[in-house]
Order: sequence, then structure tokens, then C-alpha cells
Amino acid sequence: MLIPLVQGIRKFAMSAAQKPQIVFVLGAPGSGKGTICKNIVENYKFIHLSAGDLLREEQNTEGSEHGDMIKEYIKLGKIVPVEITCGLLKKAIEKSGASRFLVDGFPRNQNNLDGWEKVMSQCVDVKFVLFLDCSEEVCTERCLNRGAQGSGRTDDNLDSLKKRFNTYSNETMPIIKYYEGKGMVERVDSNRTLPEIFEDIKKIFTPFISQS
Ligand SMILES: Nc1ncnc2c1ncn2[C@@H]1O[C@H](COP(=O)(O)OP(=O)(O)OP(=O)(O)O)[C@@H](O)[C@H]1O
Ligand SMILES: O=c1ccn([C@@H]2O[C@H](COP(=O)(O)O)[C@@H](O)[C@H]2O)c(=O)[nH]1
Ligand SMILES: [Mg+2]
Repeated sequence: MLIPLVQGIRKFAMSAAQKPQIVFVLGAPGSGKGTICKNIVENYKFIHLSAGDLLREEQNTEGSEHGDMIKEYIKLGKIVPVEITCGLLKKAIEKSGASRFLVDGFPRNQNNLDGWEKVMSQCVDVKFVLFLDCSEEVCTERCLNRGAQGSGRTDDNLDSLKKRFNTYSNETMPIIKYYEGKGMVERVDSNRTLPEIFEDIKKIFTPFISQS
């Protein structure tokens, strides 16, 4: 599966006038990644790609060879192998043809990072990581509310949330630290109200857009 993925991206890279710019959006489950990305898209020229949404879509695609595996991984809060997730992201980036993307909820572990770098690093330009920093307590309450309001997500329950937080602490935090070490992390306290968060988002994205 990895070989056609690499070939496809090379073809894409050759035809692109400029490398697409990528901002990774990371944070705990329920930290507000999807909500904040929606706000960014309303105010700045970005395409929002949620890795979780792409996986849920794939899971529900009739005849998908990965559907059952994705379903199981999501319920257990485990990270799906990068070949699948990166393949879906690559396809969405190519299809869109846009120049700026918010990649929400990826890379989530070392396997994701290695796979992304192997396949995408030559063809896209990762500008920075937006890190939505939010306490487990606040995040849990938000996800449980989202479940109670009928999200339909199989992982908006206490049992799955415990597992998702474990995965986040053990596997995703080291990736955020890795980017921090490279001076690439913009941290926003997302325990606060949306207007407060959006003020900080403006301070990050307005200069970024005017400089790039
Ligand atoms: N700052 C906030 N204050 C109050 N509620 C919020 C805030 N940000 C997001 N929410 C709500 O919390 C829930 C989770 O938000 P969202 O879906 O954006 O998080 P997420 O990080 O994408 O979560 P996941 O990782 O589970 O996909 C949603 O119901 C959303 O409306
Ligand atoms: O890169 C990714 C992104 C997500 N997953 C799986 O999906 C769920 C839900 O993701 P959300 O971002 O919360 O929508 C996540 O817990 C993982 O099981 C993944 O494997 N890889
Ligand atoms: Mg989300």
C-alpha cells in the first residue's frame, strides 16, 4: 500500500506550483480542535481536514477493506496505522488542490509522524502546530455532553474516553513535545470560552497569513 502512496504524491508534487502549507491542530479529545478549525476556516483561507472524520467516513464506506478495523480502533481509542490515515489525508489534499490545510488530530503518535514524514515531507510544508491545551476534566465533560446531545460517536462515553486520554498522554503528547523542541508549537489555552480562544487564534493566524 505504501508504494502507490509515494508514487501518487510525487506526481502531485511535480504538478504543484507551490507546496501546500499545513498547520497541524493537536490537543486532547474534546479540547475543541473541530470547533476552532471551523472558526479558522470562517476567517482565513484554509481547508479543514479532520483525520478522525476521514476515518469515520472510511469506516462507513460500503466495501471498505479497513472499515471493521477502524471501527474497533476508534472505540478503543487506539491509533489507526499511518498507511490508512495518511492515505486518506493525501487523497483529500490532492482532491482539494487548495494551498492551505488545517490537519486536525494528526499526527497522533510516532508511527503517524514517521509515515507522514516518509511520504509527505517533500511535497508539503508543515508551518506549525496549533496545540489546544485543555484539562482532562473539561475535555471529558465536553465529550460526554457531545454524546448526550446525540453526536452518534461510539467513543463519547466514559469507558472510551479513559482509553483515549491514555493514548493522548502516552502517544500524542510526545509528538507535541517533539514539535515544541523544534520551536514549532503555538499553544492556546482552550479551557476558556470560545470568544477568548478566538482572540488568541487571531493573534496567531493574522500575522501568519500576512507573512506567508
Ligand atoms: N471553548 C469551548 N467551550 C465550551 N464548549 C466547547 C468549547 N470548545 C468546544 N466545545 C464543545 O465541546 C465539544 C468538543 O469539541 P470539538 O468537537 O471541537 O473537540 P475535538 O477536539 O475536535 O474533539 P475530538 O478529539 O473528540 O474530535 C463540542 O460539543 C463543542 O461544541
Ligand atoms: O490520525 C488519527 C486520527 C484519529 N484516529 C482515531 O479516531 C479517533 C477519533 O479521532 P478524533 O480526532 O477524536 O475525531 C481516535 O481516538 C483514534 O481512534 C486515528 O487513529 N488516527
Ligand atoms: Mg474532532
